[in-house]
Amino acid sequence: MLQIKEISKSFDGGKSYALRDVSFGMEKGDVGAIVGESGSGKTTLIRLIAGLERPDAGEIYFQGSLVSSIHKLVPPEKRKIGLVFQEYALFPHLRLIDNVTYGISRMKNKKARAREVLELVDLHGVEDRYPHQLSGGQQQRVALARALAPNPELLILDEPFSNLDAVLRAQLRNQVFEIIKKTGVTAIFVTHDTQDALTVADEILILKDGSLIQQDRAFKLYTQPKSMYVASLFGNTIMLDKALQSAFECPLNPQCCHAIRNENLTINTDCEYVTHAKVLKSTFLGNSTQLDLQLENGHRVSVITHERHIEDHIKIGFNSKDVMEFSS
Ligand SMILES: Nc1ncnc2c1ncn2[C@@H]1O[C@H](COP(=O)(O)OP(=O)(O)OP(=O)(O)O)[C@@H](O)[C@H]1O
Repeated sequence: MLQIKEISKSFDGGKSYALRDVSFGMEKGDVGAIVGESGSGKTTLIRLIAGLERPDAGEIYFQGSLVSSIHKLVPPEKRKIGLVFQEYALFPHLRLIDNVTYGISRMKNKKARAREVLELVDLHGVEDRYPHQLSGGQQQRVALARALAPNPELLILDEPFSNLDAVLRAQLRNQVFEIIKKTGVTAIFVTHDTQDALTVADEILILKDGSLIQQDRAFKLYTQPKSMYVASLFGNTIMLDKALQSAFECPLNPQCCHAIRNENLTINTDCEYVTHAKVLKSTFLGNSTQLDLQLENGHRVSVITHERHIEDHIKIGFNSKDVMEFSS
């Protein structure tokens, strides 16, 4: 339903590019996450999709029709796109019901529709309140209701949870994506938080310096990242350099780089590759313990374990299926 073809955007006449040659597609009903560090081009990409910017090169197709190119720009209000931003953007002087009906003023039964979407986001019965009478999480749900009211084909959420504390954030994230799945609307959300992306997205896109460096389903991205950069973005990794390969007696392809995730380095197990280690430090983390270890060759690594009783000298190991291989 959404096709992005070799989109580029520069803000300085081509000296540098906020986005360069980005291509991807999304199917109807998919939830996609755009992940990347600050300045990687996330906002630029969604502004291009929403029609708030014109690309310097490339094309965007929405439901089969060309909506953006260097020569054509279908305006945002004609794209059937709903937007939800980090800062809620509710009108403070309007009641919730009026905040929601604002964007559907020409719709028949707009009050009924507003009540319906407020109920969908679990805010039934508070229609007459003003935004300041709600918590941050509730305000974000109103913003979601307002974006859903006109029945958009695509919903874009830009860092929708970053104003909230960790517990509320996880709660609201799950709630919001349950609602999105229930409505079946295609959604793209921008996040710095890779956990958010892994938890709710069908498809994850990784931007780095304006380029799309990987697009995959969450599980594949986590287990088969294409680069060390992507691997470490999604969790702690241990680089299997030559010294570690020799400690574990596991020679790997010298043309490639290799790594394993911390959680796949386990203690006291019957793994394929094993070595001995001395425990230098043990840090209790609540549901687990972090062990800082020194291997026989002097190399240091950390392991997270759920074991409670740990000797001073232990065996650690991993299996070949957990080795991630990258060309660079
Ligand atoms: N209107 C603009 N004028 C000039 N440069 C811009 C403009 N918008 C974005 N840029 C530049 O384009 C690059 C990508 O910015 P963008 O805001 O898309 O990144 P981002 O990944 O969304 O970052 P953040 O997570 O910090 O919001 C940056 O170098 C930024 O400075």
